[in-house]
Amino acid sequence: MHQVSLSARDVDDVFAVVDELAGRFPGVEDEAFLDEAAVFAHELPRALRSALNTMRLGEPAGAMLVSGFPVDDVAIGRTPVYRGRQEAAGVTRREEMFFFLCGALLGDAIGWATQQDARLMHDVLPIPGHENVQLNSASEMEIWWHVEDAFHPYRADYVGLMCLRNHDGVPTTYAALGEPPLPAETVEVLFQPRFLIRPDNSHLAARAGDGPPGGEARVVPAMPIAVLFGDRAAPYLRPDPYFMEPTPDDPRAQEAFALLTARLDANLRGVPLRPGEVLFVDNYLAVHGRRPFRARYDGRDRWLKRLNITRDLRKSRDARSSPASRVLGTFGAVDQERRRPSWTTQTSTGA
Ligand SMILES: NC(=[NH2+])NCCC[C@H](N)C(=O)O
Ligand SMILES: O=C(O)CCC(=O)C(=O)O
Ligand SMILES: [Fe+2]
Repeated sequence: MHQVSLSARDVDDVFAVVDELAGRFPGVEDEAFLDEAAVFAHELPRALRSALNTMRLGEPAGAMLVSGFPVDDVAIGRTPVYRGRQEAAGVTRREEMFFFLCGALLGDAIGWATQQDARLMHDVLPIPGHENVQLNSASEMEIWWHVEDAFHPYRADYVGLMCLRNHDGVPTTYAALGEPPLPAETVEVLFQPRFLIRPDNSHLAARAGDGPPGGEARVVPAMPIAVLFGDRAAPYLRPDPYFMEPTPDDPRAQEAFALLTARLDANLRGVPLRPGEVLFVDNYLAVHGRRPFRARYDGRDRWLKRLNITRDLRKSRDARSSPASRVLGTFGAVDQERRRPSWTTQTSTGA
């Protein structure tokens, strides 16, 4: 894992920046803050900017850990029982601003109209009634490793997770493909759209708010996608096994998928994030998830913040209302991808 740790001097410099911004802006969702976040980010310490730049440009690892930002467990208040409902406005403003500025050095934060009330800064915390569902608000259920929003062509390049509280040291998990390369025939099959994927429940439960999932779930047909893409010698990833399956009656696709999942299972590592730590997972190079735990619902629960970051805001212009808007509001791009020629046509000359 790529790592950078803030020195004592760095921490002072970071606080000088975030204290000033926290005095000027109500929070990271504020339009005026968003308009200039990429400018403010250049006031972070150079060692931190340099490490993020290396992560973006050189792709040295599937994940990067930024440590050393101090979090005051009392000052941040109780872990909310529902997302987006902190006890007092602004209790985590400095933490969120630091996290957001780090992210701004990798790209632009995006949100989804269908997730967490279209906020950019998501909460990751256990919600009563969600214990055993495949959502980040679950607890007793393992979050299966996945590429974030794998079903969507405008999914993030990076998923950022900032830990505010994690008293039980519950591990986030991540895995990259690693060495040795998968067999060339396997890679060839995985590069073809022979795998059916559905949107994960976090988008389907949108209209049901934070209540128990279900209810008004929109029925979205499964879509055929490739699970690997990019350079065949060092492929990018797009699997989310919980919400996908190889095309029925396609034993070669099944075999290749089994090899891929076995490799990622074997490489899966746990990272118990500590308060103040920020993990950026490269959503092309690595999958991530979370180990199961027992929720408390007493205000001391595990609490992370999450950001989705894209390197290219423009590519999703048809899903956003204006050039600077960061909320993806339509599933039009998914429909377009679904209308492509089917994999049988595309692969007539392939494996
Ligand atoms: N295999 C999965 N995709 N699990 C769901 C992951 C968490 C989901 N992205 C959420 O925001 O709640
Ligand atoms: O809880 C975690 O550590 C990760 C959850 C997750 O996969 C997500 O929020 O996207
Ligand atoms: Fe995730």
